[in-house]
Amino acid sequence: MRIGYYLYLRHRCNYFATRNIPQPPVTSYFLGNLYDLEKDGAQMDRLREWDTKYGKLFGIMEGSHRVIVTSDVNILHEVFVKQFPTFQSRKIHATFVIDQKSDPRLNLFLAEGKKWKRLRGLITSALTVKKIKQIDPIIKQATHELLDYVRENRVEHNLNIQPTLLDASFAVIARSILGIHEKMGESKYIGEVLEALSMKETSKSWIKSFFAGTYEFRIITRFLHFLTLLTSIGAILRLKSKCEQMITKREKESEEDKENRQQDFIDFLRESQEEIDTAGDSNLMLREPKKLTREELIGTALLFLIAGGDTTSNLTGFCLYELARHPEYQYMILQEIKDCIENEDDINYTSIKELSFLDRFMKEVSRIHPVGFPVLARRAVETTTLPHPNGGTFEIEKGVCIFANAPVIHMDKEIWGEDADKFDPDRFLPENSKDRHPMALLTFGAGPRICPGKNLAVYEVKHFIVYLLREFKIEMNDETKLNEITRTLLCPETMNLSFIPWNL
Ligand code: HEM
Repeated sequence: MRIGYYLYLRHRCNYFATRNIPQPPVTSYFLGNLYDLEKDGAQMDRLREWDTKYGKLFGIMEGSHRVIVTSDVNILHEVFVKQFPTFQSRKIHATFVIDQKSDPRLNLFLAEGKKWKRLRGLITSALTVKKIKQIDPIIKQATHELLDYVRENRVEHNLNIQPTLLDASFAVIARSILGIHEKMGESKYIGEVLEALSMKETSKSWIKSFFAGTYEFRIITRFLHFLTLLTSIGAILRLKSKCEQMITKREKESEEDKENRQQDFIDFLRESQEEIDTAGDSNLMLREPKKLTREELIGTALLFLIAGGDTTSNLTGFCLYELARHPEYQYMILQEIKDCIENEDDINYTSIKELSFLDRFMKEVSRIHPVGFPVLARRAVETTTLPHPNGGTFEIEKGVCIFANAPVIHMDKEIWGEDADKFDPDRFLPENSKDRHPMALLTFGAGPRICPGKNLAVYEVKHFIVYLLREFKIEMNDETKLNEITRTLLCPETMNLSFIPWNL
């Protein structure tokens, strides 16, 4: 039996070879290429290395998941946009044993099909610009707390700002989704979120390795899923229970209490149910519950906590790093702020949107540091064909995933020109971007599953930067080092910078 299983695993790892798709050598028949991919948090380097060696399209085995990695933007346009119904499903992390069609734990990020469509409609209407403007006081308060922290703690002109950025962005999301008003920096829940997101290398945990290597046997292994409680999933469940308590509290709240407090995303998510109710969409009424069920509301609150915290703080950290590297851009952004914003009361969603250089600067930062690249993938829900980079077409079998090699695409000279390595926000001037491929910049993904929190995230990051820049000049110092590492996302492990008050 052992020999039979060994032969099966060897055959599994041969999948791409039998289809003439190049593949890096596998280091373990059980985990495939996963160990090499995740090693030392250097996924970006590994993906670039493999693209140089094997070309724009190659296959890897992530445990038992068959994944085609590609930096070909035409293939990706086909997958993310044109053939969306066939590629509507996400590639889930090798460790998750979940049925993306029917598992009761599904949230917007994990769901597919009708369930995804319904959740997407309801959740998107809670994240509109109008709703973001309503939570502006929460963003302002967190930004002020961030500034107070920097004022008090910029010891000898050096501060590792990254943990504080995380505190600030977590404060925004926790206060606007759970109504929690913990003092910034003293959050009881942030540790849980970090643990939930830690996703250390799969090979470092036998439980994760076990599930990653046996995904195709999930009919059996899902009964052992309680074992994942011993991994970061335990933290997710603790957070979920907090979300549940919060929602119970809201259900019992009187109208008067509701009117006397700040409106937040839980209110908006519940309202969006009512909006759909009154919209009277007959199709929706016949087929599905018209509103988020209680379980879905809890799942969405949890998802926002996980998706909306360190995504934003990581991008802000990279922005501050690039500002310190390019002091000339600090002056340009400051000038723009002076031109558009007279005093603090003028800082709001509309005025920040007018800061066009800041917008170009942020896009360029996200090109060089693609925070969300690890989640840019889709799974085929049926067999189909795709255009091959060398001409002709090739078959993608049901269940195979396509992963967008954003670290390569974002630096591709064919897309960005010979100076692709240079940091230059002006490549995003309208006249320089008009003929650019729609899949060239994948910061927030693409197609119908693009990040629904994009507007909130962009506003928050710009808000933090505007406030910090109005008060401090940001400089590099002896401790400054770019420690880019990929965990669940690309993050700066530390961000040591000097914050010098302008009036010193
Ligand atoms: C700088 C901050 C952020 C970045 C870089 C980012 C990036 C991404 C990316 C790359 C995806 C995958 C898109 C795709 O597959 O095409 C995604 C999905 C998602 N993001 Fe964000 N995100 C950020 C902030 C947020 C925030 C603040 C929220 C919510 C409050 C959020 C909620 C979500 C959700 C719910 C999805 C899943 C959407 C679906 O599957 O339909 N994100 N994000």
